[in-house]
Parts: sequence; C-alpha cells; structure tokens
Amino acid sequence: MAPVAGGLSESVVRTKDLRRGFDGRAVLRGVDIEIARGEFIALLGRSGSGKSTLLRALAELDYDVPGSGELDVPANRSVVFQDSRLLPWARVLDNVILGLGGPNARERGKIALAEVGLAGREKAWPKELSGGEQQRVALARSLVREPELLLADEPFGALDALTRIKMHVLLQELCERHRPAVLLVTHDVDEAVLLADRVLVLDEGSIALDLRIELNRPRTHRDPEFIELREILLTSLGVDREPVAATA
Ligand SMILES: Nc1ncnc2c1ncn2[C@@H]1O[C@H](COP(=O)(O)OP(=O)(O)OP(=O)(O)O)[C@@H](O)[C@H]1O
Repeated sequence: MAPVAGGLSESVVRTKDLRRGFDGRAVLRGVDIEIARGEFIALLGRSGSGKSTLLRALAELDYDVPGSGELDVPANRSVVFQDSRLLPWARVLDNVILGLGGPNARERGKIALAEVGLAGREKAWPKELSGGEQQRVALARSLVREPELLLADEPFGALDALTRIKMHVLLQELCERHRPAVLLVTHDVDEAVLLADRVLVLDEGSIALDLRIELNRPRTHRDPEFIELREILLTSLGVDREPVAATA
C-alpha cells in the first residue's frame, strides 16, 4: 500500500478481523485485506470457502448475516454477478442508467454501451441479447457510475470459452480506462493470473495466500512465469497433479 502526501493511505478497501458465519458455523474467520486505489484483485478459493460471502460483505449486502470485524469500503461501488440481473421489462439503455441521476444520464449510458461494444443496441430488450452481451450491459451499468470499487462475483462463469476470452480483453480495457479497484471472485486460476495485480486465496476462513502478479501485460498462458504462478496457486488450492508419465 503506497502512502500518499499527508500520511493518508491510498487503500480503498480495508478489512480487519472480518468474521461472518451462518447458523453458528464460521465461514470467514478473520479476514484482513487491503485493496489499493485502482488495484485489481482476484479472489480464489475452494468451493464453499466463503468467496461470495466475502464479496457480499464488501458490497454490504449481508446485513442479515451475523458477524464482526472492521470494514472500510467506498460508498461508490458496484457489483456484477454471474447472471446479468437486467430488468427484463426495461430496454438496454434504461437498464444501464437505472437510478443514475443527472441531466446527461442517457448520453453517459450510450457512451458506456459503446465502450462495451453495444452501440446501437440501446433499444433492445435484454432477452434479445446473448449471455455475453447481457454481461456487457451489466459491465456498462456498473462502470457508468465510475465506481471506486467494482465487485465481480464470477461474472464470466456462465459464458462459453471464446466469449470469456473476449470478456477478459474487454474487462482489461475498461479497467485501464476507468481505474476502479476490483475484487474479482473466480474459480479460474488462469483468469486470475491473466487479469490480476494480486491474487488472494481464501482457505479455512482467512487469506491463506497473497500473491503479487508482476507479469507484463498483455499476458500469455504460454509464458513460463505464468505457468509457474498457476502451479503455485493450484498447489495452494489443494490441487495436486501428478506429472504426466513419459510413455516412451
Ligand atoms: N445464506 C446462507 N445461509 C446459510 N449458509 C450459507 C449462506 N450463504 C452461504 N452459506 C454457506 O457458507 C459457505 C460459504 O459459501 P460461499 O457461497 O461464500 O462460498 P464460495 O466460496 O463462494 O463457494 P462457490 O465457489 O461454490 O461459489 C458455504 O458452506 C455455504 O453453504
């Protein structure tokens, strides 16, 4: 975390000893994280490790979940989920600008749609769009608000492999332009190494690994350093893979 003039911190997210549980069962058992302004964090962890629980805590969507700890998040944040959560009865542009005030809302919404490659689709209904296009609308709806923090819970999890690759490129472009801090929950180790400045692994209710990814961009899966980082993360996730035995 880089200090700025006056000794203030540049962190936009800070948690200390964050705890959450359901029905007396602890899920988050003391999570300490800091996310710097504009930093891209990927959050990995086994299924059921509490990734979504942590994301929902940062989104302050978990008012009904018992817990404790310190939580400091910006009010100006937005959330993208695995499904686009568009309102089916509202046209695409109206979905993007829903709740957005100001005289230029429609203009800003159109610009956001153009940024995600959907210029000209303003009047379409959500059901007329593919799954990938609907997620583009969800990204436009988030970024038109210029959030300080973008929380994304497996946003590409339901997309086919090719669409997912395109969305990775798009998300990187959008983040370079808008510079939100990002917390991306994903199951996909390659997605994490491809996109993130730092990868966190959640295990047993706390951050078990905090791995900085210092590869130059654009990143490629074929880079030996990429492969090395992937292996470190897979090991941390408990994926033990036997080396492929030589057959000759
Ligand atoms: N509303 C809830 N009520 C009761 N238990 C819950 C609730 N939400 C989550 N849990 C439990 O908390 C644990 C963590 O769930 P969470 O969805 O955060 O994990 P996750 O790491 O995001 O999982 P996945 O990768 O499978 O999506 C799980 O055991 C889950 O069953």
